[in-house]
Amino acid sequence: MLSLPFQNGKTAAAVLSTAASAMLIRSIANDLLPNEVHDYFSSTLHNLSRYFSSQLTIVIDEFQGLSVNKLFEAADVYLGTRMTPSVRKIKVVKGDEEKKLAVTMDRNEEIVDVFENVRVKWTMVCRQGQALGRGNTRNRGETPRLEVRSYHSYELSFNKNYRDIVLDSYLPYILERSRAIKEENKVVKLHTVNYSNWDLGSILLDHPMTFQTLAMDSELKKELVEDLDNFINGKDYYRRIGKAWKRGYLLYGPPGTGKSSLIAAMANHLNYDIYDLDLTNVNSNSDLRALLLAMSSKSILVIEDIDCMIKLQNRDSEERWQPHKNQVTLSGLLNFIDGIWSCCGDQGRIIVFSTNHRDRLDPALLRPGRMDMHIHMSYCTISAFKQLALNYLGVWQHPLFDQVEGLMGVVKVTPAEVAGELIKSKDPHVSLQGLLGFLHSKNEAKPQKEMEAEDRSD
Ligand SMILES: Nc1ncnc2c1ncn2[C@@H]1O[C@H](COP(=O)(O)OP(=O)(O)OP(=O)(O)O)[C@@H](O)[C@H]1O
Ligand SMILES: [Mg+2]
Repeated sequence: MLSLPFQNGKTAAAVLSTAASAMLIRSIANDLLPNEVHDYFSSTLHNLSRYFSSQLTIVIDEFQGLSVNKLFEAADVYLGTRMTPSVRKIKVVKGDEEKKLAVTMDRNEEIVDVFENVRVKWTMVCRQGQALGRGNTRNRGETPRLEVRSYHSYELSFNKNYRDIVLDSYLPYILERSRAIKEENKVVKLHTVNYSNWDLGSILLDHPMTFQTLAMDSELKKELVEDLDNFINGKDYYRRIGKAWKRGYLLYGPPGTGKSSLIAAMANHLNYDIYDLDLTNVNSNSDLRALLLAMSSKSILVIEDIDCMIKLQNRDSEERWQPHKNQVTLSGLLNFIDGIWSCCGDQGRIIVFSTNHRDRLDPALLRPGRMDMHIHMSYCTISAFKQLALNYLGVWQHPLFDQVEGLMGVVKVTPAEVAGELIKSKDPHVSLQGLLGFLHSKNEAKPQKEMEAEDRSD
């Protein structure tokens, strides 16, 4: 038995657990021993060090064959939120699809994470290896070739005893967390349809309207937000009761009362994309089916101004979507959409119809149960006015409010009109005087008929 001298008198076996010492022993053995003895010595040493090591390392490669390893992707997203001060180099990227910057660790950096009291260490490494060329696969028709290229891997090390916790709980937790992080970071898109080739074009929806700034009856707003929250959290509920996971909202009210603004607030609240469908351009079942199937999973299908789109001549054939222009009932359309959506059970779908004239709609659509919630966007109320004054002027109260409220009781004015006046000056007094002038002139211009009707009702 060979005992190698160490500074503090320990033998080689006593320091096997540290990798640095093992390397030192190997280099001394290299110099002192004949080849065979050296080989024997180093393989025994290697086995011993493996035997004594309490660590297990999981390697998570960037690619699996030609596809991206989902676990690698998830780790990338998750670790971006776990950066510690010990990390010296990070990478930052910003994609079109994300709201925030995405942070990832650079190669050879380490992050220590703790999960259910288990301490794990993540290291990002860069390797070279033979792999199928991914670049080629994008050009259809070319066969992928084996090529040498570098790729990234995460190495996840931890105490062997915790193997089950890491594999069964920690890694699934990372997959789930990364999904949630991506969801929060997703930008809302507005999709429009190019009807000539049925391409779904999309632009980022950068509409600033939120439920905080939307002026509408506060009770109704609260009820709607709760309804939306219940809906998005209701996947299991819908499954249990055997209903397709979908919800329909009918928004009605005069022009300028905030119907389109409300749709933007809904999309921003839910982080759902909007698909804006112009029914006058849809000519066949298969067109509509293709569009519905191409919609991304978390999305709102919007059909605005439905009363203008469809002439209600064909009430008999309510049960089917009729592809002949202007011969369709809305509830027939709804049935058609329901049929297609009912096979996509794990995706929450929302449909919103808007109209200026609820009274002109197909009565079948207005029956209970067809659209889940009917939302009336009304002329400006006092509470809506106060919300607008807060948005535009930053004031909750003002001496001129009483006069505004008095006039609003007798003049029908839309939130859009009020907003149009309030935006004219940042000075609350000037702005409110302007609004009062506007309300007075509107009152004076009231049509005779309307005044007579008011007199009769008094
Ligand atoms: N309830 C509201 N809260 C805040 N702003 C509003 C509201 N209603 C209207 N506005 C303002 O007026 C503008 C026009 O409103 P919007 O397009 O949402 O009305 P609409 O009901 O969809 O009208 P239309 O029936 O003509 O489509 C909005 O961009 C917004 O600035
Ligand atoms: Mg609108």
